Amino acid sequence: MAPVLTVSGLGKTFIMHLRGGIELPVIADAAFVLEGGKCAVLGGPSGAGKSSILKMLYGNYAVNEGGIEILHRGQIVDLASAAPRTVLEIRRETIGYVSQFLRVVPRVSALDIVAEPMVERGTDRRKAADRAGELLSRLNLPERLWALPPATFSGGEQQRVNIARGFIIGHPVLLLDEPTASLDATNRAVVVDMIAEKKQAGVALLGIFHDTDVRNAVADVIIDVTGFAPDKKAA
Ligand SMILES: Nc1ncnc2c1ncn2[C@@H]1O[C@H](COP(=O)(O)OP(=O)(O)OP(=O)(O)O)[C@@H](O)[C@H]1O
Repeated sequence: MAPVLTVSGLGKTFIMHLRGGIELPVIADAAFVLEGGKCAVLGGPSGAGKSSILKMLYGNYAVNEGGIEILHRGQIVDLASAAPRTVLEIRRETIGYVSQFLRVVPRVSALDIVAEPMVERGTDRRKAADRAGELLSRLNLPERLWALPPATFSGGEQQRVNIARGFIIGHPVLLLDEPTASLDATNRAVVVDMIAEKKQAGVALLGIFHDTDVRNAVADVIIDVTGFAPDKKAA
């Protein structure tokens, strides 16, 4: 099967403008592919650059070198050089992202935060709210919390709202940054099942999972980020 996303020659160097422009090379010449129906997992020690790769794939971090080719609206688009408007369109339709922490918006209820991506894509508000409720029930978020803004929720409750929001749309590519880090065993198992269903539906997933049990349960491929270390490439 043709890959859904192809990373080639990807490089990232942070420039610390407030520290006299010190350069911090983090990733060099990274290359891998994502395929539909498979979950790839980024491996490697803390600080190796796993989150930085996810953030480049979602367009949060600028790419210094290389390309990120993605199948979007039936065409191959290079995310690394795409215009901001195209990146936003790709996020709406093609790439979903569950970040480590929920970005809470004041006064917006948990249910609306989860439903929002569906509403943005034109689904009727009530239908989107029903689907959001189904996901929140499945993730065991008590119904009494649904109408409240998540600012005061526990870490695990906020993480479950974030997961429901990331999973509500059928994006063909889904990026997961430690989605189970704050969850108990019951909810970790729910997320493992939800990932398996995404695979069944043909979604290409890329995630970071520090929990070994979760990683073993979901991973089809491990991408070892230490192979993309800049000093290794220079040696
Ligand atoms: N915005 C940034 N500005 C400067 N340096 C950064 C930035 N983001 C990440 N880094 C640096 O890049 C390196 C890789 O960080 P990253 O968060 O990608 O690693 P990681 O493999 O995901 O680590 P962990 O497993 O601890 O989450 C680290 O040395 C970090 O300090």
